[in-house]
Order: sequence, then structure tokens, then C-alpha cells
Amino acid sequence: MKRLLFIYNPHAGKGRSKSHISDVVDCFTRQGWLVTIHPTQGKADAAAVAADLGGSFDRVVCCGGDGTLHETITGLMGLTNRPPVGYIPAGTTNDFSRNLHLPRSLAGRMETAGAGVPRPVDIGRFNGEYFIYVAAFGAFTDVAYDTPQPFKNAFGHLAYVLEGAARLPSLQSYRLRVEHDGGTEEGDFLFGMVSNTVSVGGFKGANTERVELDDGQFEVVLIRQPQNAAQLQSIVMGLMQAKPEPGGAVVAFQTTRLRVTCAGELPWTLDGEYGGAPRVAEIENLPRAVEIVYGK
Ligand SMILES: Nc1ncnc2c1ncn2[C@@H]1O[C@H](COP(=O)(O)OP(=O)(O)OP(=O)(O)O)[C@@H](O)[C@H]1O
Repeated sequence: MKRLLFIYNPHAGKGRSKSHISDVVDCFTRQGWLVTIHPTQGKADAAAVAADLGGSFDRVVCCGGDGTLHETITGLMGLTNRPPVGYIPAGTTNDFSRNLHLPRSLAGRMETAGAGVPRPVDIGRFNGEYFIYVAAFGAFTDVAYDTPQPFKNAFGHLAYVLEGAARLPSLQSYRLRVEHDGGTEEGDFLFGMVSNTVSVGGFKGANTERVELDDGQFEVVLIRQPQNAAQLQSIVMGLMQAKPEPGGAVVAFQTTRLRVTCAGELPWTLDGEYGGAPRVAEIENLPRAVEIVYGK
């Protein structure tokens, strides 16, 4: 019998997935899977379980938010033969799931996770760590991991927005050298994002019309330090829809690899969680490193 490992975070989102576990397991069993269930016991548990047990399964399905998906895939990256991953989004934002065209209903999502066809997806490597869809530094990027879980659950997206707005006056810039496939950018930067996704923080990101999850390329957006408050506001407002103007404060390009060098410590987030503050970040695209189930 084919074996399926089901990892779920009972605290993700509003904890509502807990009441559907029996239905999920029933669905997988009907599909012909022998199911092993693991409720995550705390931070990094999904990664540990995926790394320890994932190699003995034909499919791993995780249920939770972006953090649970990040941990599950990070754990599987240590294996030589990685089983395909099904994903049932149940977090606050579920950014990555917006790439997968999953059905809207939970019933449809369970069916897809167990029986859908896996497709290759690129994974990012960041100084030996992994990320699934975004590595970012600077303004706003500390919001996700600074916002306490109960607050996130109660206010959802609003929590992210309010936290971000409260920080506007204290934005810090970093003097950087950014080397990529197409050249080198230097100067003072407020924000940078290296991504493989159409959605970040619940927003459709800039530079997303070229997103393909398996093209071996990252989409990169860098924001130079604005000269005045009005310029800052127009950057923040325009970032999410506008195509950046050449030579402007927003720099956008695609690349397969990136080296970001900072004079001091530069704090990063990987898939919305704190990723350390290295002075040099070597970021590499690992093309088609895992298979994830799509909706269509
Ligand atoms: N039993 C647990 N108790 C507390 N935290 C847990 C437990 N299991 C997992 N976690 C942690 O919860 C964090 C957040 O989980 P997850 O991303 O699944 O949900 P979310 O924060 O509600 O969703 P999103 O990331 O989409 O906003 C993860 O980093 C994970 O390590």
C-alpha cells in the first residue's frame, strides 16, 4: 500500500483545521493511502519529522500556514529521494498557496493534496538554509515574525498592515553591494526581496508577471533609500502594482543567483520567519528541487 505522511500544525490560522482532521484522513484513505498523522509539537517540528520520516513515504501532505510548508520542505531538502508534497493551506496568509491554483473548498483541497499531480518547483538556498518562496530584508520584513501568534490569529491580515504602518518613521537603510547574473547594484537600500511567488504578505508583489515556479529564476526587487517622505510614500504605494521605472528608486530583475554584501549585519526573513543577520548572503536557485501538487 502507498504510504502518506500527514503533518499538520494544530495552531495555524485560527486552529480551525483541527476539526477537519478526521475528514482529511478519511479522504486520503479512500484514495488508497495508508496514512500516518503527525500534529506538530512546536517550532521546527515539521522540519524534523519530514527529515526523519519523509524518505519512507510516497507522499508528504502538510496542513498549516506558510511556516508549516517552509518547515516541511526544508526538512525534505536533506533527503536524496524527496517524496512529492501536497499542501492544504490553513494559515493566516497562505502566500505560497496562491501559486498553486488549489480548489476553494476544503473538500477539493484534500482531494487535490492526496490525488493531484505533482509538478516541479524551484527552491532557494540561502547560505545553506532553504526558502520556498521569499527571502527578504529591510523595511516591513520583520513584521511577520515580530507579530505574536495570538495577535496574528485575532486580527489576521490587519495585524501585518498595522505593524507595518507603525514602523514607517523608523525605517533603516543598509549600504549594500548586490551581485547578480546581470551586473552589480551598489548603494543604500531600504528593502530587498528575492522571490519565487505571485504573492507576498497577502499582496500581489511587483515584478510578478514573469513568475514561473520552475524556471530556475528568482524575481528580485530592491528599493533604494528615498530622498524624502513623499518619495517614500510613492514607492510604498506603487511597489505592489507598478512596473518599476528604469533608473528609479525601485530596481527589479531576474537572476539565478545573488550575493548580497553588507558592511554590518543585515537581518533577513526566509518565508516570513527570521533567517539570521549575515554580512554576506549567498542566494542560489535550486531548479526543480521538489515536486508540489497543483490544483490544475
Ligand atoms: N504545536 C505548536 N505550537 C506552537 N507553534 C507551533 C506548533 N506547531 C508548529 N508551530 C509553529 O507555528 C508557526 C506558524 O505556523 P504556520 O505558518 O503554519 O501558521 P500561521 O502563522 O497561522 O500562518 P501563516 O504563516 O500563513 O501566517 C510555525 O513557525 C511553526 O513552527
